[in-house]
Amino acid sequence: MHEWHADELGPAEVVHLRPMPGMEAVVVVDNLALGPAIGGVRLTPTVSTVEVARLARAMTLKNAAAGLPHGGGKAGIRRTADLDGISRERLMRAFARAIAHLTDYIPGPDMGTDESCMAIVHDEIGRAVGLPSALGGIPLDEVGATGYGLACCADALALKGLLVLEGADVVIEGFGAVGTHAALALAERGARVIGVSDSRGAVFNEQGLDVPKLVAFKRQGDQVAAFPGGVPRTAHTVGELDCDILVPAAQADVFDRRNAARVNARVILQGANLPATADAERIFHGRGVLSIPDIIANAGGVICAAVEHAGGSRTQAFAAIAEKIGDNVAELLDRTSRENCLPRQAAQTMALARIRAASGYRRSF
Ligand SMILES: NC(=O)c1ccc[n+]([C@@H]2O[C@H](COP(=O)([O-])OP(=O)(O)OC[C@H]3O[C@@H](n4cnc5c(N)ncnc54)[C@H](O)[C@@H]3O)[C@@H](O)[C@H]2O)c1
Repeated sequence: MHEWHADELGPAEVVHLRPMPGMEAVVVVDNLALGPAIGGVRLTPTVSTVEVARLARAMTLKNAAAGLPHGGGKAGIRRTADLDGISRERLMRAFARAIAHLTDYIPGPDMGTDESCMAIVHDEIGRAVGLPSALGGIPLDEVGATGYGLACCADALALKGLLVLEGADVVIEGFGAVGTHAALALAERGARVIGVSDSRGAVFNEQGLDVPKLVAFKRQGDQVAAFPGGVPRTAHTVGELDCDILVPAAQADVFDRRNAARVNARVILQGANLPATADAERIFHGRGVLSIPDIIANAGGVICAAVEHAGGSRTQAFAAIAEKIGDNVAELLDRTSRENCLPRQAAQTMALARIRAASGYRRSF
């Protein structure tokens, strides 16, 4: 059970809404020093205010670290009654109307919502990112913005001599939008993806899996463990495979003080949000495992969203992802060695410096 306390950064606003009978929503606008808040809309049966507030703070730090002109926010939608007869379109229209007055919050897709949901929100209130391309948007999961950003992290580490991507062994935990695109982008760089898991199992091949075939297999609705090009194994052990790069791209808190010492990766690129607890990150650091924190590593999606919001193209979005993530990883490495601190501390210092600099230009009373 996580706790949440307000602090000097935020939240600026916590709004509880009842958009229609049987449906509750919460919007947390965390910090607006850098501009209007961008953050996803999570639609799950269990989403809580604390979860949304923690995610909104992560967006504040991620957006600042990426040098975007945006603060952080997040929304959660929960059904409180059986709404089976009610379409997702009706839910999203009700949600959109309920948040119309929160003009400092720009919604995007997150767990349980996608580009078609954002199209509906945009239709109602003229405000949303991660829109379908038919509306001039850049559908960030379809184009693989976050997975591409993770590969850009690997590029930056290779530039610093910390990795050789040709022939590097990669393990991907979670094979959804982020995991599939990270696997494709790393395989394009010559890496060997030796292990992949999803919620139902895992597949392993020490010679390297055929990633495009595995992605096509998964997209047909099959589980990765049934892929004929490797041997099946249980999902929870993939994080322990000996590899150069481990990409957790599933859920939060997968690594904690009980299992962090069993991770056998040289580098972890955090695709998921908060995949490791603070204890786990300390253990990684102590064992010389370099773990690039989520707020730097998985910023590709929100960088893409910010470029879309500013009217930019997909090509511009990918160029911005490569530049911002490349620069940030280089700065993170410098700070980590100069200040002898954990990568997460370095990343937070980078983000906070940008928020404080922007705060100096905001009106104060
Ligand atoms: N989509 C983005 O652009 C983006 C951006 C930043 C952060 N994230 C974070 O990355 C993570 C993945 O997001 P996504 O969009 O790829 O989601 P997704 O739903 O498309 O994919 C999640 C994948 O994880 C798998 N999974 C679930 N539980 C698992 C388990 N216990 N072991 C192994 N695999 C498991 C699922 O089967 C699925 O393949 C989430 O934490 C999300 O918040 C996503």
